[in-house]
Amino acid sequence: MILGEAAAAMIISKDLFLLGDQDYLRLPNKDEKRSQGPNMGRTNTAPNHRVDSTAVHFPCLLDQRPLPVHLAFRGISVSVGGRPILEDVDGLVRPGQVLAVMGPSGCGKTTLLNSLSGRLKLDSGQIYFNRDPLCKRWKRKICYVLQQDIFFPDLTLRQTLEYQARLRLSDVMSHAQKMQYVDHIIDVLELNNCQDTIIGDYLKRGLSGGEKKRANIACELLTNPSLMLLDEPTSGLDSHAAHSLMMTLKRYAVSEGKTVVITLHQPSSQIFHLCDKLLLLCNGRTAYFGDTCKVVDFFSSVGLNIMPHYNPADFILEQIKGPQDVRQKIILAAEEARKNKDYPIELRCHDVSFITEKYDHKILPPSHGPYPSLEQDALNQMEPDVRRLWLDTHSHASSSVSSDTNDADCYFSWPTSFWTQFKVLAQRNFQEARPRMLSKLNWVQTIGLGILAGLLWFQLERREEALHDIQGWMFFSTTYWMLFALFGALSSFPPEREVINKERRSGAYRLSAYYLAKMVGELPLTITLPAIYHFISYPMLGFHSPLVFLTLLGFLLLNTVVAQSVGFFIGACCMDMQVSITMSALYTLATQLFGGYLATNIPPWLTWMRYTSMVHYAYQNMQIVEFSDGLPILCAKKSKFAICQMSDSIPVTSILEAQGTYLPLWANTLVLLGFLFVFRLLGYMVLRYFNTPK
Ligand SMILES: Nc1ncnc2c1ncn2[C@@H]1O[C@H](COP(=O)(O)OP(=O)(O)OP(=O)(O)O)[C@@H](O)[C@H]1O
Repeated sequence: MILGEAAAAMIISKDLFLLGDQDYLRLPNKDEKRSQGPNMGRTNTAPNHRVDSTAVHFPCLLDQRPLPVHLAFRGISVSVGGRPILEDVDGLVRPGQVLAVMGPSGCGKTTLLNSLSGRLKLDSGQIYFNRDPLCKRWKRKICYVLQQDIFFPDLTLRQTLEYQARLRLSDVMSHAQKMQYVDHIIDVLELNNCQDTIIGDYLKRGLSGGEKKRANIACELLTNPSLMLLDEPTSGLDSHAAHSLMMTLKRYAVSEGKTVVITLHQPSSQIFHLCDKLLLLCNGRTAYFGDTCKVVDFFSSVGLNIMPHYNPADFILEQIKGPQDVRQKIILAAEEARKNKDYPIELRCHDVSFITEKYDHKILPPSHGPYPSLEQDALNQMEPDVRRLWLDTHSHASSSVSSDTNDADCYFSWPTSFWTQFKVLAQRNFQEARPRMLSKLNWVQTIGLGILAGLLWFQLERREEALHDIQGWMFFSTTYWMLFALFGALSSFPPEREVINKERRSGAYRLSAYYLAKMVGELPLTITLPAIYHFISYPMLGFHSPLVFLTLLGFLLLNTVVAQSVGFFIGACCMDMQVSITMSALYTLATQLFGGYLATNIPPWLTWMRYTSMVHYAYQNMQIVEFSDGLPILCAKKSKFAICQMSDSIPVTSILEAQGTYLPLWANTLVLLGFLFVFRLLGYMVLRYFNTPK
């Protein structure tokens, strides 16, 4: 069998796999691992179970066998905003094969991958996975490697892969098995040397461009997909790196029976010949579909001859970028070729799933169908291994699938439980956010500001003359940490959203698990710096009641967490950073103005505004605690408080009434908790229902 021979010929490096038609995945046993050097075998290895020839050699993956996929798509037409992007595009690729989608920039390559992955709605056409239409069950078996490499820059490659494995591999597998699988993927993609390097970004040096591309592919391979869609994985790589990456992909496809669809821009002739099938697009229409090795003959048949020693990829791209009449000639020839008897039978039948369904279940004798002779012919003309895939009832969970099957008919479940997702995401969030939130700069800023505030308001006396200064420290502390938390949440959200959207699109976890994990994972980081500030500055003020100290700290932290919720909400709402900064600046400035310190004589028609100010509630609570539980504030000789005519000290009620409002401690706290709950809930709703990943 061709596939078997090719597989045997291309034994993957390090002899990790037993090759054969369906001998897809086998982990190295203990001895093999040990002999493979220091980077290997970080985790306990599972015994090497050999099961029957059709089973996966990875016991924990038995429930999600990587079914080989025979992908056929026919008559695909897609338009975006009323503009046709793809028109009547066909293609077909078998397990172990690589289908290259080529064409000039803007011809619709990415659009085709988006359609095949189910992210874009088709105007017309069908996509068959073996004989099933594309549905959620199959979507889980697709990996889509995007053109952009989207990662958390501060995590190392290994950490990134480990988190992905823990999130996306089934709970049936133990932690050790998941880690073992990470080792396996690192080996396959030859990433051993850089596994402990951070991913990096334009500010921090990390993985090289080629390593990042491999890392991107590795993340997707972790799900053990049947079909791999890769959007220009070689772009930005030098010719050696591009060739090496393509070789790795090709070997992997062959050895593990993966079906690969890849878009390429300007491949070298070596890369070009690694692809088994070629789909050439010209302005969204098929300019050629067939074996890669036959494309030059096809062009010769329309009078376009390649010069000797010329890269065929360059040649065909030049032709379809040529004059209008040449392009038209090529497209017409491609249309003619579809009627040819060499054209794959699966792409010629009207409804192949219907035909095979009847054939398989013998509902009707083939002669009673609408295309009786074609039904028999179709199956007879298929190559034996393709026919087996189409008729293999095991690969069709919903056995009565017809072309109008909708997603609800297909089985869908998350790879891991809510608890696993929450645990892993909280841990990842903590690890990813720590360098950002507790950066050296933030430590210096916090300690510096704590000392400065302490020195500025050093050892304040408990007298009416110092009252404004005591309130100044409280107001400054609440507003500073409000701004810090709100803008911190705001600035971190857009880059994080990219990663989350990518992972949500691939169905890695529930949004609710992510959202809750983010709240919990970042909580210790959010409260660390305000607590340090408080520990430094408050004792310097000269107040020594431990109870007051701790209660004030509690309200400062509550205020910080509330502000962070507002930041999450605005970040979730606004895709445009400029808009979100403007909105946040407006809100924070308004909340300061109506906080009760800067302006006490607010016009009556504007007083309602102070109830929208979170600083107002936090500031009030801090005053209530400080002035009722701390040492009394002694009246000045010429006091502005009427109560001083009867008393030596000023009670808290008088201080607050002078500001125009007075709510009890519990009411302020309740409102702050309300802010916290409502903004977090609104942030979730926006992500869940409005800004969903496209
Ligand atoms: N959301 C969209 N709205 C409007 N036009 C779009 C949208 N998405 C894609 N297009 C248009 O569809 C055409 C095909 O885009 P696509 O990204 O599929 O091309 P491509 O072949 O992958 O290009 P490249 O090789 O440059 O990545 C382009 O002209 C593009 O402008």
